[in-house]
Amino acid sequence: MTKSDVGEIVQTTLAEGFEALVVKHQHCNATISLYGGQILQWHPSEHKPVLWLSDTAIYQKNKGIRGGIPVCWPWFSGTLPNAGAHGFARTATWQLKSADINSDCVEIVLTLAGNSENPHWPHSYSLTQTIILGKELSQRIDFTVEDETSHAMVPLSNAFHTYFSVSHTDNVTVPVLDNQRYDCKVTWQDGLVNPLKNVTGFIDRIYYQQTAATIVDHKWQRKITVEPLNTQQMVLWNPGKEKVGEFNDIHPNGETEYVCLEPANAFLSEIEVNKRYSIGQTIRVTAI
Ligand SMILES: O=P(O)(O)OC[C@H]1O[C@@H](O)[C@H](O)[C@@H](O)[C@@H]1O
Repeated sequence: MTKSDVGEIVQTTLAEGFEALVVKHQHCNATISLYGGQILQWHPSEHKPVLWLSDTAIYQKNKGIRGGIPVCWPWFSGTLPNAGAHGFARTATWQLKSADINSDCVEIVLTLAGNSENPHWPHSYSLTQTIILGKELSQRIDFTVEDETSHAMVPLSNAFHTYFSVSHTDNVTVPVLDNQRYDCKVTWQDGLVNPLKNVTGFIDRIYYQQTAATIVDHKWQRKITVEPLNTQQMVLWNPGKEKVGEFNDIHPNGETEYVCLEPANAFLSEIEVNKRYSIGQTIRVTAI
């Protein structure tokens, strides 16, 4: 599809005919699914793969792909009553607008637009997702919404539901979240403050973290830093062995191999129609 001295981008087909882009570049390899507009893998040359993708992920319409970076938009979790989890962007097919290579990175632009087709969120929308993959991963979604019923404000929540690959959840800390305030979706208690010794077990927490957070993997001797753009919280999620049985698309022991650290606007807020908003994240890996 696109080829140069430093790499190539090839179009491929995943199960169920989902189209994807396979990136081979001097600084990284990566896979991006157009279904969900979802980065499935990013593997910078000097490190192990950064994203976790389930071996038993289900590639099926109306089902989110378990792993990589699902885009939760225009709502996150169950914030929109009766609408199901995490919005429709992760189960919609995005359009490829452009794919370019230079010596530093590849830049892929995807778009998603629609017109009030979802009864739970009956608004028009236009999203442009810019994905830059090189030594770093940077992802930004610029979007606008419109409303045919002439409302000036529209409800929205969102998240980048990133699955980070780790040696084992026992070996992982996220120091900036240690003893920080969070709302717990396991016990449904708000405003808790607790140590975070590792990320093993059933964890579902909304931290009020608006700036960068670093995952430290003490066995793989690496740090993964997530720098958010325009998000108010970071969600930390893992089903643990307590809950993993509820998921038919996580391979055996898979829950010990990842942690989800998700820059999010986790609560519905009203956004203005016809105004451009941007959300995003940059991910960097360093050896320790
Ligand atoms: O199974 P899904 O829809 O991908 O959601 C997985 C998890 O996603 C997390 O972000 C939520 O906080 C959890 O409550 C949820 O279980």
